[in-house]
Amino acid sequence: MTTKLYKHDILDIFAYTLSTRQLRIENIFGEQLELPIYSVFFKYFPSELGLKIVAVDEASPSEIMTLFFQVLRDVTAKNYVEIITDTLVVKLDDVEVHSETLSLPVISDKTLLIATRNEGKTREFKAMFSQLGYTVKNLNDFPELPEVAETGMTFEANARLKAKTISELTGEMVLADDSGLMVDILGGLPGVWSARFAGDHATDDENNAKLLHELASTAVSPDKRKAKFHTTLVVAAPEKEPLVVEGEWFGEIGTIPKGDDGFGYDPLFIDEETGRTAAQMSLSQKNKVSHRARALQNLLKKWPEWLKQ
Ligand SMILES: O=c1[nH]c(=O)c2ncn([C@@H]3O[C@H](COP(=O)(O)OP(=O)(O)OP(=O)(O)O)[C@@H](O)[C@H]3O)c2[nH]1
Ligand SMILES: [Mg+2]
Repeated sequence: MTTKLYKHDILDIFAYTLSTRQLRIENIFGEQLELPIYSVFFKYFPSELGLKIVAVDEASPSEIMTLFFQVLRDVTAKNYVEIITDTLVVKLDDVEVHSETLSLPVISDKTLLIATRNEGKTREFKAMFSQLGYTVKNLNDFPELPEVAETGMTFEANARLKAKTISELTGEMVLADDSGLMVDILGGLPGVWSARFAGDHATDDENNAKLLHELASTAVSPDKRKAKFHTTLVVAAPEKEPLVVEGEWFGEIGTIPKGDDGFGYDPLFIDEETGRTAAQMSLSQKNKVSHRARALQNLLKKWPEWLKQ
């Protein structure tokens, strides 16, 4: 059952927007976006779907969609709206219909399955996607789904494997993340073997201990401990070519673990900008700068186009 929206709810919100002609929204990376709103249009249909909204604006549709979901979620505490793909010119109190069509993708009911059992990653994705009105689930919510053997030699090959396999099994749109730590002096290791650096069922502590051991003899000075985190994200959906993006985060490997937040190698990974370890950052701070955040930023740029495929 969707919530019926009443015209005056939305009218008030967009009336303020139109009067200010400027709209400040914060995108999911905490960047303030000043959006010149020349015209925000919507039409109220007393239909079973509740309000249908169309945005016509100079700003990119993805930013407008982010705005709508934020505003509508605040107003309705619901995530289900349908954005129709034609353009209705709606002044605040009357309607003229114009024929131009704006290719805004239709997005509705948003649950995103992440093809991972890594709760550390999932926690970061949940924080990022909830701002876009998505509910995130992972493979731990579907124990009947199989473990996907990561036989690829690259992050992309493994991410494609995980996304495609789970999407074909569930018929859902699925996001997979294959990521890892690449240490310069180790020739990029542990790389795709980051989860298994100290052995097939290694814990984060065992992986971190092995990393410190490997660097102890060879890399004493900080400039010899340069490293980066890499993430490749792949979105797969039935009948679509997968969407592939990546992100990297540069830093160096510390000599002693610091910080209690994050997961994996975070206590040893020192961010090159702040000098703090990833584990000394809060979830929202890490979600602004990490390899995963940067990959997601690239994903959001390509997402509206890909959805229309
Ligand atoms: O300190 C870290 N902060 C991070 O932000 C991060 N991202 C990845 N990693 C490491 O790289 C492996 C990924 O391997 P991975 O992509 O195969 O994931 P995984 O096997 O843990 O889960 P799944 O997604 O495959 O189910 C993980 O286990 C971690 O050791 C990170 N470590
Ligand atoms: Mg894995």
